[in-house]
Amino acid sequence: MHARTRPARRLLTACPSRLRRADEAMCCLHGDKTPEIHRKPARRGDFGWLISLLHVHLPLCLSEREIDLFVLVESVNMSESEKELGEQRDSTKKKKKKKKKETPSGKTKKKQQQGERREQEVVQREQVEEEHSDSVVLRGIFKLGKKSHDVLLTRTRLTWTPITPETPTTGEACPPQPGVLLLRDVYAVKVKRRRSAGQESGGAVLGVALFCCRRRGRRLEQDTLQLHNASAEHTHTWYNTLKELLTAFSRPRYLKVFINPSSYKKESVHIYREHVAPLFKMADVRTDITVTERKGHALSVMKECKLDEYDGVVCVGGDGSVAELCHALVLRAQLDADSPEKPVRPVLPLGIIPAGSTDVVSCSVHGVRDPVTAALHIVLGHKQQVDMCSFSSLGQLVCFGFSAMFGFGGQSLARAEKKRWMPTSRRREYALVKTLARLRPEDCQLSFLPAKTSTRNLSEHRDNQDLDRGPEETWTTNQGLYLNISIMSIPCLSPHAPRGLAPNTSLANGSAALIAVGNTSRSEFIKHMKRYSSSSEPFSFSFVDTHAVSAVRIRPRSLVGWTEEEEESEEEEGESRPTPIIQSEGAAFPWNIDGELVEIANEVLVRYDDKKNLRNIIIINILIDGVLQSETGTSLMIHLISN
Ligand SMILES: Nc1ncnc2c1ncn2[C@@H]1O[C@H](COP(=O)(O)OP(=O)(O)OP(=O)(O)O)[C@@H](O)[C@H]1O
Repeated sequence: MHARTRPARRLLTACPSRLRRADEAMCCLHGDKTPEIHRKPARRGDFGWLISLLHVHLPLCLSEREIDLFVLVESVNMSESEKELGEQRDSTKKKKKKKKKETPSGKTKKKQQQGERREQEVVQREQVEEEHSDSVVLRGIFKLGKKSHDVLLTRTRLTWTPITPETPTTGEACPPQPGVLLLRDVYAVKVKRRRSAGQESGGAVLGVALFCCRRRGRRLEQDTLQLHNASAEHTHTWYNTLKELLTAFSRPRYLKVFINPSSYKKESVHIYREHVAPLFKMADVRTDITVTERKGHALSVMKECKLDEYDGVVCVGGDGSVAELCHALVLRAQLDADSPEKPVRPVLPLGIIPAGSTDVVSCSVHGVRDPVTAALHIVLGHKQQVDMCSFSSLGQLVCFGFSAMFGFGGQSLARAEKKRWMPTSRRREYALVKTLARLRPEDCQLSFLPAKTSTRNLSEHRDNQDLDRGPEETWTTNQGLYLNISIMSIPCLSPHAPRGLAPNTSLANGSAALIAVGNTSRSEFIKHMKRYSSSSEPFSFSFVDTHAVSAVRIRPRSLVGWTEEEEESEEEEGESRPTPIIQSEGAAFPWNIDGELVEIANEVLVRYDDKKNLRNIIIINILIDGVLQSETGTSLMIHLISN
């Protein structure tokens, strides 16, 4: 294979029919009049079709924009907020009971309302007292802003109420609402001192500062609560107690950090220095930093380093770097456990600081693409289980990852990778348009094991369908033409696909989403893809099947893999070229695995009339055993096999 150097436009103009198709694809993308072009059905022996089929590709913009880790966020927060909700519900029930008992009957409505309000206030105060009286660790007076407050500290929260002088009217007025800060949101506590410019130590004590996170939707922001009290003794008592209480939370103290300086706009180092390092310093988290020098550097460091020294690993980069580190963590766990085949749960969690172009994993896990949110999740010790896949070929492990695309997804990425010299956005647009212009379905056998849990839209696929009933597992097999096949163990959210590329799967549900896009017209395919970025349902097309799966096997029926030489010869000779018999030694099918191009080589000498000798198979297995930081988590394996 070799990269062509001709400019994209020249390539497209090389053949008028190709230019027409590119323009049609562009029209569809930009919402202009959509030309209807239907593909001819696959014919055996039509090698020209086969060649162009291999040039089909997937929306790079989608595949690349798609996305544990020290993460999550969602389940941690959800379970906690559910608890809080439960508590609120209980207290509301209590309130209602008390109200029923205490409200006197036969009074006027106004008096009743006043009485009820007072009772509510009493209940609220009692509730706050109740919640904290048992476990009050400290109580004191601090100034918050300019007002003095009565501050209560329990093992889980800090509560402050303004101290207001009693007046005859205060009974009628609404009492001040207490402020609350949960200690689980506090990542650092410091003594505040008055220092003159240039003074580095000492200084008069002013009080205690608590550094915490504030939630704004899915985003976490830094916040500070200042408790002012000039008494050094009082302040130190509070400081020491707060420090001790914070040690009860399981948080990292020493992290191995990998920074990929070449990610996207080469801003990773800057992002780390500006947004992450200060937070780590504030939270007293020590770091051991490696700035990667090449692809595979992080993996080789991870294979050698002493993991028991660290509390976690942090990746500053894009999806490719995340995938490399996830792969390294799972591989290392397997090596350490001397378990070459069965995935073993890694000892360390992985923190992801997004610095790539799409950051699908970070978006899926954090809900937003924000380095500060990610860093706060790390220092606060939030953890999330995430399903992972293993991809293997010929029974050999290729890599571990979160998502894989075959067909349009793999081909578009392969096409874009060959134009690395182009700026990122131009390269993507070029690959997308060119692949759409050559949209061809892949003829393959798709087998999958439905997940034991719920499946969605298990519509019958056209063509042949048969069931291989093994002793324990029931494989569903479809033979047909597919424009794209995606397998995703996470929802793959990104700014370009806000609901995700696989909205029906979650981070750790023990299954993967299989999205099989059958053969259709270009305009329908583009319509389907465009729905990922809108609020419309992208799967409500007859040619799209979605399944919750635990294993997938894909066998392309093509004789040859996708090679640059073949593409070039297609360009030169046009599509009407007669089908040659090709020996495809070294040819490979491009797969898009977590935004990285993985080409699976065919090791068999192939002849056109000996189709059965060449097969590529992908199997995804889900092991209900947990891969990342979880007692009950799940892991997902994909084996990519060719024979
Ligand atoms: N110093 C380096 N030079 C070149 N490549 C590197 C270097 N360090 C790491 N890599 C590799 O670069 C690949 C891409 O990195 P990454 O995904 O972080 O960036 P990106 O492709 O710009 O981001 P995204 O995947 O979000 O588009 C990874 O496979 C990683 O192993």
